[in-house]
Amino acid sequence: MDEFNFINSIKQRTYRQPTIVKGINDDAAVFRQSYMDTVTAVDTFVEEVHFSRQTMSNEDIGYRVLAANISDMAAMGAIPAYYMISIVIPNHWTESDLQSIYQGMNKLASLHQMDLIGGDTVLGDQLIISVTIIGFVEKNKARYRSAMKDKDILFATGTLGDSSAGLHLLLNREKEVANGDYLIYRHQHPTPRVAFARAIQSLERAALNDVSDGIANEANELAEASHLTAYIDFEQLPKHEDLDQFSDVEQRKFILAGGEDFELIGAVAEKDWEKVQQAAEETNTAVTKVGYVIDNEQTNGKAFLIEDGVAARLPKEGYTHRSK
Ligand SMILES: Nc1ncnc2c1ncn2[C@@H]1O[C@H](COP(=O)(O)OP(=O)(O)OP(=O)(O)O)[C@@H](O)[C@H]1O
Ligand SMILES: Cc1ncc(C[n+]2csc(CCOP(=O)(O)O)c2C)c(N)n1
Ligand SMILES: [Mg+2]
Ligand SMILES: [Mg+2]
Ligand SMILES: [Mg+2]
Repeated sequence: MDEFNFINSIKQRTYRQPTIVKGINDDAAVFRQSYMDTVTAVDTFVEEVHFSRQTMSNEDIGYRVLAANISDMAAMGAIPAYYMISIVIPNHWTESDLQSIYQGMNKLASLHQMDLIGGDTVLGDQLIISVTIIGFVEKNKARYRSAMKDKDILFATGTLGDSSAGLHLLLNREKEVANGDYLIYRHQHPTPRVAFARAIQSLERAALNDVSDGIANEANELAEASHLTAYIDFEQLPKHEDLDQFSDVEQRKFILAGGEDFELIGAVAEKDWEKVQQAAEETNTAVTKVGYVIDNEQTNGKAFLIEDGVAARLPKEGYTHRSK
């Protein structure tokens, strides 16, 4: 693979964002934005840890790594604008395989008018894709995890657990379920909730977090950051009907700790709940009330799960990487 030709082949011919001054082809990219706050995040994806060719086409891999990063922009209330890709490539990946990955990214990027403005290419032993994303939000309107207040309503978008149920089906192909393709599709093509997050930007205050590790984890992150107590009602957690084909134990694991749904969980004042529902309708996004926030010195910083009328500590049991 010739690095120069490869970069040339994945380079966009034209840019969608008018703020780009210099894109790919110099030592660094340049963009000019004067009236918004800049929001940036990076996430890294390793073959056989975050994706596998057994579970995903090359195009899907690209689509999904960018989706995970766009989801972080949604969780900040930001509009995603540019992305940069740092890629470590093993010898056995062909140039056309890699182009497919970039095609998958571009497919989603074009839906959000985003541009690839740079990156880095090196050879190594394992395919690793690191995505840096840059977006913008109105000054002082980024949606922090720390923004919850006493008596807030907790809500979640979409349905939870679909992605990990889909992954489970991909990894255990002998398991027969009706409509399994839907769950598999949700694993391969998550929908970052940018439209919904932007539709609630007019609210003075909202806390948001995206579901990358599972709601058990993200609810605790909100509680910790806000120094308040989050109560989640298990019965209220939005679930797709196809999940009913799995055992209760499996469902519970998918919904609470599966992760990678890239839905949003957030908190708003009770008085704003109607506006949240309106935003949901306008953007065709399902939004469900899943709990509430209270201020209790004894329990602040923690999340609790209400099940069969009993509240118990919801442990932060999302997907964590084991060290060797
Ligand atoms: N190795 C690192 N060096 C510096 N900062 C880091 C590092 N890893 C994470 N962070 C920072 O820690 C914070 C939380 O990051 P984290 O990766 O947990 O969130 P996330 O990207 O939303 O979740 P996920 O990676 O599961 O999608 C962010 O501010 C992030 O920039
Ligand atoms: C092949 C394959 N095996 C396992 C998984 C599951 N998985 C990997 S990382 C992660 C959570 C977020 O990690 P991070 O905190 O690094 O963002 C999850 C649920 C997958 N997607 N593909
Ligand atoms: Mg991260
Ligand atoms: Mg992330
Ligand atoms: Mg996140």
